[in-house]
Amino acid sequence: MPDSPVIDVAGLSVTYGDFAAVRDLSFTVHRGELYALLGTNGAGKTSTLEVIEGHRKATSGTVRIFGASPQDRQAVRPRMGIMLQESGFSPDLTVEESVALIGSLSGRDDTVDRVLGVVGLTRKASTIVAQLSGGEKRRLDFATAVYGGPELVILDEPTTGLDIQSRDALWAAVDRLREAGSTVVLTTHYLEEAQERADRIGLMHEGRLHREGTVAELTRTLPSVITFGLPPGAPEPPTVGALNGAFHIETFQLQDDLHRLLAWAHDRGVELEKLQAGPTRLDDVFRALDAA
Ligand SMILES: Nc1ncnc2c1ncn2[C@@H]1O[C@H](COP(=O)(O)OP(=O)(O)OP(=O)(O)O)[C@@H](O)[C@H]1O
Repeated sequence: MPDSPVIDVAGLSVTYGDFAAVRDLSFTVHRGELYALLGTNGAGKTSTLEVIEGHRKATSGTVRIFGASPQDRQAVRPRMGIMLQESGFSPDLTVEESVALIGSLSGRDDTVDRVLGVVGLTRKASTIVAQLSGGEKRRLDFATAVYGGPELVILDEPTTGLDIQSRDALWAAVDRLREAGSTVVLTTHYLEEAQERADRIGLMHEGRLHREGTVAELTRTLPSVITFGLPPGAPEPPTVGALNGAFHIETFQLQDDLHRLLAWAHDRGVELEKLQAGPTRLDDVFRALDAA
């Protein structure tokens, strides 16, 4: 049997009144992939996820999850775990009651103890939701998404408000889900998280899928940058452009140009100051969006 996409979005538009928040959006997510849907504020990511989650109807276009309509709860819900940006837990339920409730609604098999262990909330099992810290609430949101190890996990800004230990724990849990074969869709404003983990990235801007590809594909079109300063009286460096008092080289051959610069400095006994060299980052691709 051919491996059909887990998520298939085709020509999706979402409008609010006469404002088009999502415009003719198409992308697919394949089994086992971690797909990061990134974008500027208001780009339409949450609106898109809401359609995928079955919480909002498309204005036009189609969305299929495991080949079914997102509105087909019976077909989709047991296979999809969702971590929303804001949860709707009842404040007077305890942590374990909340997980048990969402777990039973999911239709997946699991135990509350296991899930609380995964998200590090075991010691808070009897605490009511109203008394959780912001980060603990986020972990509770995550618990409901990973209950029963769903085949598809949607994570909408999962690490916002989490300390570094909680972030590491969350990504370790995501890694375990992926090892078990789960597909993950992620939105985040922490670009380094997407840069490190995403198999592919869809970059949304003003309702459209502006760019799509692996991190390498997205960054390849922008040059890498080398910056450095020179001590007073140093000779003229090899062909570079000067910027803000420091020297600034934009290059598509980072290794070659860096080698040439270092050899030049070494031959003349020049100590380069504040030398920095790095590949193009996703941040740069984002900054270039404004110029698009
Ligand atoms: N219920 C609504 N009614 C009217 N406009 C809305 C509604 N929900 C979202 N919008 C608008 O649609 C656009 C897309 O919003 P959406 O929340 O999908 O973007 P986003 O990419 O998730 O943004 P962010 O990164 O800021 O969370 C925004 O301009 C927003 O103001």
